[in-house]
Amino acid sequence: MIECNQNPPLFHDYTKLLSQSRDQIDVKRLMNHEPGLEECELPLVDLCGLWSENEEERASCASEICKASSEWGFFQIVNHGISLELLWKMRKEQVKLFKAPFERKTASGLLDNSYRWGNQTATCPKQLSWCEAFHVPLSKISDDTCYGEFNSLRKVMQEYASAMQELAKSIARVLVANMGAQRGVWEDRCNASTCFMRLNRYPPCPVSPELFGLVPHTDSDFLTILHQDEHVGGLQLMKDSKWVAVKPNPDALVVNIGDLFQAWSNDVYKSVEHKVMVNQEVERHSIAYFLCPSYESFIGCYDEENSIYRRFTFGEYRSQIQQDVKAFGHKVGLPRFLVST
Ligand SMILES: C=C1C[C@]23C[C@@]1(O)CC[C@H]2[C@@]12CC[C@H](O)[C@@](C)(C(=O)O1)[C@H]2[C@@H]3C(=O)O
Ligand SMILES: O=C(O)CCC(=O)C(=O)O
Ligand SMILES: [Fe+2]
Repeated sequence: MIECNQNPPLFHDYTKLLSQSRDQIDVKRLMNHEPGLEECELPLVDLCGLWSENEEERASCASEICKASSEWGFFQIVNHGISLELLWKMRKEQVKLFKAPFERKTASGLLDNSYRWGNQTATCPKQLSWCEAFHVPLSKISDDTCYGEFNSLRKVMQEYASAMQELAKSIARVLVANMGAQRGVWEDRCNASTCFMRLNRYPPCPVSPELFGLVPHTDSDFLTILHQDEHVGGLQLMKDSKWVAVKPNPDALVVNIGDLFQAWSNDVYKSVEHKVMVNQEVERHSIAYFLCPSYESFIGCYDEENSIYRRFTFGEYRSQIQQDVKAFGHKVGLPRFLVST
């Protein structure tokens, strides 16, 4: 059983919420819990092709990226250029950070006060996330005051963010070029200070195996690069209207398309719903790098005249999400911005 002083708000609040609602609802149905859940291997893209001198190899790799982005919204990449040493160093720092006492994580400005425990706005089990996270704006990571006693985190965090920035932009360039759009105009919108990094920890969950580690959602960015736990699975995504479990691949990073690329590409690339299920015995860690533009950036569409979404800024999009989460307990996302509504 989880110690209350180890995970204070969740254990108490979630157990209460769950016991109150068990009598009234069918929890299994709410959680989309499927006993015969399929495990899938995501399309695997070897990025060697992207860095190749050979034009045909580059074109073939680009085509795999674009195909996966429109058919799955998800793919995994190997030979991505991020050293195993950097991935390992970052994971080590992440584990150390989460081991800090709860009070230390919530207070005193650690990583720009970006610590979150689950979701406080949850009013029913399907809104619960059994997860703690630092959702860090990268504009703050060179700030000394962010780190306190976690001195060694600063250097690794900066190295990791800048490596991910380069990788994310290389993939974004492929997706942009494939739509016949100009690279320069778009590139200026995302830079080292407009993106976010989310350090996730999913503690073992003794309450129920049917709870979410992270509730079903789409990401609100252009694209995400995820370093998921090498061995502990839990990530699931929607494929052909069914939840499928993603098999962890220790050699690969996972890439997924976010809402902004879906809007920009007029639904050619898919921002696919995904979620994380809890594990009753073991903890799980992951790190997500979100490629985001500045809040003033208009997202628009590569084909302005035929856009199915109205023009909106990233700031507008984020604040609509926050309003919806407050009002309904969940994000509505792109449907809010359809021209026809
Ligand atoms: C309760 C919520 C917070 C969240 C939007 C949501 O409705 C569901 C998932 C959350 C998430 C997870 C991924 C990203 O970190 C995030 C920014 C997003 O787009 O969806 C967060 C949202 C948030 O923290 O505001
Ligand atoms: O932990 C994972 O595997 C997924 C995390 C995620 O979806 C997110 O942080 O947006
Ligand atoms: Fe996500």
